[in-house]
Amino acid sequence: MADLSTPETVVQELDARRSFLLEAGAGAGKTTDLVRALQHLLGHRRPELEASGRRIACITYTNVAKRKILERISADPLVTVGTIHEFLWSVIHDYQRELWQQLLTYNDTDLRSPENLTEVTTPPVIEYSDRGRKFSDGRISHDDVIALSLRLVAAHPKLIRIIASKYPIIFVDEYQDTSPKTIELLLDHLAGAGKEPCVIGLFGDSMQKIYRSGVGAVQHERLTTITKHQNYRCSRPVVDVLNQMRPELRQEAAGERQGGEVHLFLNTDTSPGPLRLDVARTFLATRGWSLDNTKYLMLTHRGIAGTLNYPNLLEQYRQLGSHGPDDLMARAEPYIQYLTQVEALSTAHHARDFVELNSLLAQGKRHITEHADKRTINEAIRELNAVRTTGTIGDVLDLLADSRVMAVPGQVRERERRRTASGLDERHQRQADFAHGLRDVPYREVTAVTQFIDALTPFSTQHGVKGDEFENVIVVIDDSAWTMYNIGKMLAGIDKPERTQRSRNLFYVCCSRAQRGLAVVFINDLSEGATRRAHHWFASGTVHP
Ligand SMILES: Nc1ncnc2c1ncn2[C@@H]1O[C@H](COP(=O)(O)OP(=O)(O)OP(=O)(O)O)[C@@H](O)[C@H]1O
Repeated sequence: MADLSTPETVVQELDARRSFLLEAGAGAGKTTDLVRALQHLLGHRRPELEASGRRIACITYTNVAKRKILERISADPLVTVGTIHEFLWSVIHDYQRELWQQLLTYNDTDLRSPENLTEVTTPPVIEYSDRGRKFSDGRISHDDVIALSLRLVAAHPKLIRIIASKYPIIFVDEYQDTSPKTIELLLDHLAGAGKEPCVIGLFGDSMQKIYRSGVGAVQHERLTTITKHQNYRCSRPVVDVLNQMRPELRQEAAGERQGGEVHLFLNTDTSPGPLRLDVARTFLATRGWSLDNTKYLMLTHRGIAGTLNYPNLLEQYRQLGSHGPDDLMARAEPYIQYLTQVEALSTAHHARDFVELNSLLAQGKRHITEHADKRTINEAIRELNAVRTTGTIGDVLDLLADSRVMAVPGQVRERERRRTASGLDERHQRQADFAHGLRDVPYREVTAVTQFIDALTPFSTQHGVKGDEFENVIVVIDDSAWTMYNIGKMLAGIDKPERTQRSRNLFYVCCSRAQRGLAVVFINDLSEGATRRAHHWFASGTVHP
């Protein structure tokens, strides 16, 4: 096997109908290999799949990965690309009677606070919903889909054969974030099942597990393990840092881009806090790092937001009280909630992500159903984009109120009405003053804050950066802000094993997004032990003490 390239090995396993695990570090080209494997299957097995009405399932977790894969296979209808929940639900939802039976025992035995279902005499139609669980109405949640699927196939083995014959090949991208229950379903039940044995292909990296619920490393007798040591994404100095972090899986820089730069900013001459980031940014700007070619990954508290590009917006939210800036960052205030939706709409339109676009329009009670609709919506969004770049927040709100491309939520409509009313009580007057001030802020600050908020949460599914890559990356760390992880303690080797692993994985994922330049900025002080280790890890770069 050593003589074959990774894609050749994958093809060999596929042709032999054997399940496999492709485990390799960041930037190794796992997603690329997955796409190549799909292309191979589509090239060689299309007639057979089409004739028998079979499909290939490809499970992904982030929109970035889903888009990338769909694009590269030209959204071929023979491949179903989606989340594990979408996939499982599509195969089990036809078995309503069996599902209801399983749901009753699941409710009684697995749930900490079971629902009282004794009064439900006629089973409702079971639906998988984002609105959370309510069994008596037939609503099941994300987690329930997986648990019920597992129960269902354990109770009805023939279902396994039905799934395996519909999906003889199932790939999972970023397998490390799959729940142990799903892995059990895939490997203990589906792998090898059916007349033409079902092949499971897992692609991922156990060290990039950053969700608690993920399985992490997987070993299973049914899997052939394939690995690789190239890193096609990162420049040589960045790969050197990754190798220090992860000596057990050394990579070689194999991409075209070999030259790059790495910086570690401790900036201890400056007082702890946002100023340390300012000093780093000023330095990097002299080396050509700009907002256009740099991605910020902020593992910091929300408070330092002011250093970026939305001073007026932040100032308005300060007027709401001490919680204002936090509400802005958490999108917990009606105006910013609405405006970030508007940003999502514009981004989806720009990226031609029609699935996302339709789902956003549907939230605003709009659907693209006919060609004329499409044209009207395209025109409205183009008009919106012009005002987004040059106008104020007030201009955008007025335009949206008229164009109705996205329905204005009730809470915003109410605030807009009250803005011009008289005789308001103190609380409502403050809200009205806030709304007035907000309307004068240049709208581009909303775009800036949205990008910033997305960068704040690199570990969340929706805004995940896993699978993504950027020319330059600045990782900003403030350990005083979080309890989930602590980079300083991880470096010093003095944290609990579980948190150490979480911190190391998150740090690894963030640093490995950089194609050319990587800068890590600590805005809090590090202990002596942590400083020593950090110097060691960044020996291939410049340390700014
Ligand atoms: N064989 C190859 N030759 C040249 N470039 C490649 C090759 N494989 C992948 N790449 C490029 O390397 C980069 C990383 O690839 P990819 O995203 O597939 O890696 P990955 O292993 O899935 O990364 P990660 O786990 O870090 O998200 C991409 O820009 C991709 O186009």
